[in-house]
Amino acid sequence: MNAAATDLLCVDEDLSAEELDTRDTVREFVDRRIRPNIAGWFADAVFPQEIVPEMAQLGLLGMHIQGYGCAGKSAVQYGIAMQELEAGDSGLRTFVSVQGSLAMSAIAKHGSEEQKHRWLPGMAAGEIIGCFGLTEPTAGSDPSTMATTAVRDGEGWILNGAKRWIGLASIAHVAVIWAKAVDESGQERVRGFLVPTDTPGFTATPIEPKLSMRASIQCDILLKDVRLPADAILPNNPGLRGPFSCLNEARYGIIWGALGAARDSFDAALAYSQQRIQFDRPLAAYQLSQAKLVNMALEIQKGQLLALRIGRLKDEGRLENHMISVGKLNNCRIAIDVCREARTMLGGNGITLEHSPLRHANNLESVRTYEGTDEVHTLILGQRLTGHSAFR
Ligand SMILES: Cc1cc2nc3c(=O)[nH]c(=O)nc-3n(C[C@H](O)[C@H](O)[C@H](O)COP(=O)(O)OP(=O)(O)OC[C@H]3O[C@@H](n4cnc5c(N)ncnc54)[C@H](O)[C@@H]3O)c2cc1C
Repeated sequence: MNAAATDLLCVDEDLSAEELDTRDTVREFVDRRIRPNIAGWFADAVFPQEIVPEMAQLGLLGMHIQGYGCAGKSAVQYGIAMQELEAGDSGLRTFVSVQGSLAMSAIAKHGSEEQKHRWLPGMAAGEIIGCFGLTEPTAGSDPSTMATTAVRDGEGWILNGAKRWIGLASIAHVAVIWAKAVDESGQERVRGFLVPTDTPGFTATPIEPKLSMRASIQCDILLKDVRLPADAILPNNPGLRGPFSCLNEARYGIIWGALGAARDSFDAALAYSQQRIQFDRPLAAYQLSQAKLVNMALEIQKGQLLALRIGRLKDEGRLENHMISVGKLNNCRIAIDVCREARTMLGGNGITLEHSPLRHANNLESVRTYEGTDEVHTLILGQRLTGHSAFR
């Protein structure tokens, strides 16, 4: 398979044969199953659930979780797969993130052995869909203000509250719900609960209409006296660090994924500018067009170097939290700029669904917002650099 036009420094040569194989396999899947259909799915606001089994066969669900039916691939392989998937559409990469990096990783990191055996193999096979409920109508960037409660009910628990923007919730079989619970010592802590979505009192309603992420589902969840058995609680999550450790997994995937959307937009602009004739010459022959293409390619390539560095550090166990903020902030920021710039090169045709850049740019409005907004990651890095927290 040809190297991407944006790979000016031949970064792909630093990838192993296995990593290149992951790239080519997912790229082929995207070309065959996503590209021919995505404009229709996006226009009709449809999440194509029928492609989930093939995604599972490719090992994309819980891809770098070890054991329990998961593929157990490296962080770099997972990142490469997310880049290829998001070149198709951010909504479909978001599905894999919610299922694998959020719901499955919550169980893998914080669940009991029994919970892992009960849920993870079915989730890796795509037979069980999961979701991850942290955000609430009044608690977004600051989840410590969440209002959802878990109160003791004999040996079990009763959950009450509301969640907002929860990916996949209306089609999920199990929801990981984060709630404030009072433990045996009388201390209030954020704890995770595994809630089968057919439990009485659980309802999920898709948020519609959306101008972004139209090929994916996000919902409002209502929890009204949801009764759970004692073994529904994730035994190993230490307060808010529990959900944050899962968010870091999803943020890592975004560092790579956003570049896929940017690369696909660049490719669209390059191809269009070579065949579109204005003032008797192809657009690609004009200096202003070339400057746009060069600036886009440089940003994508720098973003890829950053992603690969972060991926290698993750595989070596040397990744620190602030490094994830470097990648998430930079790569979302440059990706959305690249998509918008690519759209300008397509002129009026660029605002139709026949071309990908504006669809990608609209999706990236969500990507730069979830898993920590630009501002939140700026504050994390500001604190790292200055030693002062400017969050409140
Ligand atoms: C498509 C999509 C999918 C999502 N999926 C999920 C999911 O599966 N599960 C889940 O739990 N959540 C999910 N979310 C929620 C997402 O994580 C939140 O939207 C995000 O954390 C921001 O919260 P908010 O929307 O409430 O915005 P707010 O926190 O209200 O922020 C609004 C604005 O204020 C800024 N701001 C906030 N605090 C500060 C500050 N201290 N200083 C300066 N500026 C500040 C923010 O950066 C932002 O620009 C999803 C969201 C979207 C859009």
